[in-house]
Amino acid sequence: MVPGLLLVHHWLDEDGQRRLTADIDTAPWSSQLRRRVQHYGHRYDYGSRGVGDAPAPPLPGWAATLALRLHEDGHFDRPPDQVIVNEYLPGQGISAHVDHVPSFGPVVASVSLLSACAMEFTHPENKTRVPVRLEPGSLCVMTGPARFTWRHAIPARKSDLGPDGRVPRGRRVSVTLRTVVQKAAVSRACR
Ligand SMILES: O=C(O)CCC(=O)C(=O)O
Ligand SMILES: [Fe+2]
Repeated sequence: MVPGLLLVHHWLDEDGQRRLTADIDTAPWSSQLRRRVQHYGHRYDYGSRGVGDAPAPPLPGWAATLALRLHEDGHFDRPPDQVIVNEYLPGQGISAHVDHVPSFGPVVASVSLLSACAMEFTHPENKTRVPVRLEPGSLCVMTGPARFTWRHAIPARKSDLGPDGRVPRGRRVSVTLRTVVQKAAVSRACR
């Protein structure tokens, strides 16, 4: 068990998954990173590791709808205002990390689409490793230790261990919603 990790199966039904995937696939993708990525709201800059000062453009309708539902469901105390979409082809993953603490708030929520994968949580000190299977339509919410202490990763491989043996991965798309920590709040907290 990873404290602060909540997994909600079937958070989006099949029709909701289909519509969300279509909205995402009709938007232009950035190809500057190894995986294809889309950013909405504040753009996270991987070079300076921050979100910059420019005002954020509003979220597109589909992302605002997800953000509102997450707020109304009680996962966020205000609707999240930053969204990152990641695409993983079979064999691709994301290395172990904690989402940038100075930039993003205490809740990170991801919706999985199209294909399941195993996300791996690792405790940085005792190295406990917890694999968590993310099915299409599921919602993964990280708060507390799951958000701030444990690392999460998706191992770069072409199949995962499922309930009945190894399951080949297909194309997976995830939508991650976060709140941006306002600069003024960061500098007050650091004083
Ligand atoms: O693809 C996912 O489910 C997780 C993505 C992630 O960890 C991130 O963008 O920080
Ligand atoms: Fe992350």
